[in-house]
Amino acid sequence: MEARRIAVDIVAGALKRAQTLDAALDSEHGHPDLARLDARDRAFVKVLAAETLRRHGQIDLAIKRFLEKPLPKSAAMVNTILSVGACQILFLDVPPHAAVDTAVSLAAADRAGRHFRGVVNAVLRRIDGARDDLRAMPDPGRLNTPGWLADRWTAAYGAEVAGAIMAAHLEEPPLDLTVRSEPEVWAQRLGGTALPTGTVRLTGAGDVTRLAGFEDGAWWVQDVAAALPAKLLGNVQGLRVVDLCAAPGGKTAQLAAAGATVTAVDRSAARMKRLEANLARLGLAARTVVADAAEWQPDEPFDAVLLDAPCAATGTLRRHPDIAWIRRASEIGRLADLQRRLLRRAVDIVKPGGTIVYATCSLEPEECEAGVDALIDAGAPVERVPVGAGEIFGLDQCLSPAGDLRTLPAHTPVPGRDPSDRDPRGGMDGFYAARLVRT
Ligand SMILES: C[S@@+](CC[C@H](N)C(=O)[O-])C[C@H]1O[C@@H](n2cnc3c(N)ncnc32)[C@H](O)[C@@H]1O
Repeated sequence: MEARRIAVDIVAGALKRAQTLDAALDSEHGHPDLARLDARDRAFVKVLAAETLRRHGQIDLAIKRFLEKPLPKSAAMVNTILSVGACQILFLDVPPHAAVDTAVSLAAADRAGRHFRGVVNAVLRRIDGARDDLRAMPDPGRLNTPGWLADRWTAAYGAEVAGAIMAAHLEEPPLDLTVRSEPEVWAQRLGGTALPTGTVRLTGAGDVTRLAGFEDGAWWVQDVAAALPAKLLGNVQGLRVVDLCAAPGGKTAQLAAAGATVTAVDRSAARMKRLEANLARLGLAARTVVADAAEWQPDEPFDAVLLDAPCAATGTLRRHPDIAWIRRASEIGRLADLQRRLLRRAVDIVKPGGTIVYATCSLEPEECEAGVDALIDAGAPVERVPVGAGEIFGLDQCLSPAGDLRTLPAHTPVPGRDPSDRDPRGGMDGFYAARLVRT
């Protein structure tokens, strides 16, 4: 019951107080009771909270179908107890009696909830009775997506691709690793697959810190799509490269491992500490600077800039289903303004002839090509250098008409697949990257 109580707290934190799953599950600063659980229960909390949020729309409909009248505001926690209970019955194959009994006990332990024990029992039993029907609701991708995001993606990508994106969000993502070398060898050792891009993909891997190669710094966790933008800088051996907005350092590690002399800039001192710890585990080095990258002035310009800007992160909903319910439409414009300021700074601090790669993990055009187009239209001294399919391992489905990188959650990291051609081994974060050269 303790694991379920914590999962209820975490789901309520995301839905009512905009607290991210990452923050709640953080081993140092996350939910205070997590540390008391054993590893198996901690893993259960994580799956349960993530799946409840991934299926939030569908679960909500199921509860509403059987709740005779809405619960009073004072019993808000009962709704979350019902959601977490329904998730176990509908999507996690937990024995229904275990899900129902623990939900009733959680309601009984809540001051406002104890009057609703009977309601919790009745609603969850009826959900169990209608399980097959509820699981088979048509268009689950759309049901589990906030309307404003579905509308945005339909406007940006068309109904068919937007539908494929929303369907992809329902699949539990694999674990992707960027390896220092020998992807085939590591894939075999870890029981995974080496993707054409060199990423090693694992399913059902469990605790990453227990996998072979973690202690030795042989690899780091990085979605296959997140590994592509740094590669667009080409051969960086011996170049002075600045990674603006660098923490927790996945791309800094790529650049350092490729032989660049890297300066990593990030505004957050706490996140920079994580970057430093990650680089130390990997045996890699970078100069670190805690500063606002939009204001920071280096002593001399760089050969290349990687700007992986803060964004709405709507390309990462497979891994962060909480983000769908935490984000607000009004944030996109504010983030786009910041991204444009950061982009202008990137232009200022690169040498003539130097390359800038601008990246976000967003699906929103304002945070992607619109910002780059605006920079060019405003007469900034840059030219777009289209990405060739060969540079991204033949993944030509991941190129926009302008030659920018545009990966989608529904893409399969195998050349020649389009987003409607779903492959169960597929999926990648939605990343955008444009390459510019300073004139
Ligand atoms: C998308 S994350 C970067 C991920 C990182 N590049 C990686 O590959 O691991 C964005 C980062 O931007 C940082 N950030 C946000 N605003 C910033 C600013 N004005 N200047 C510098 N860093 C900023 C955040 O602290 C966060 O670490």
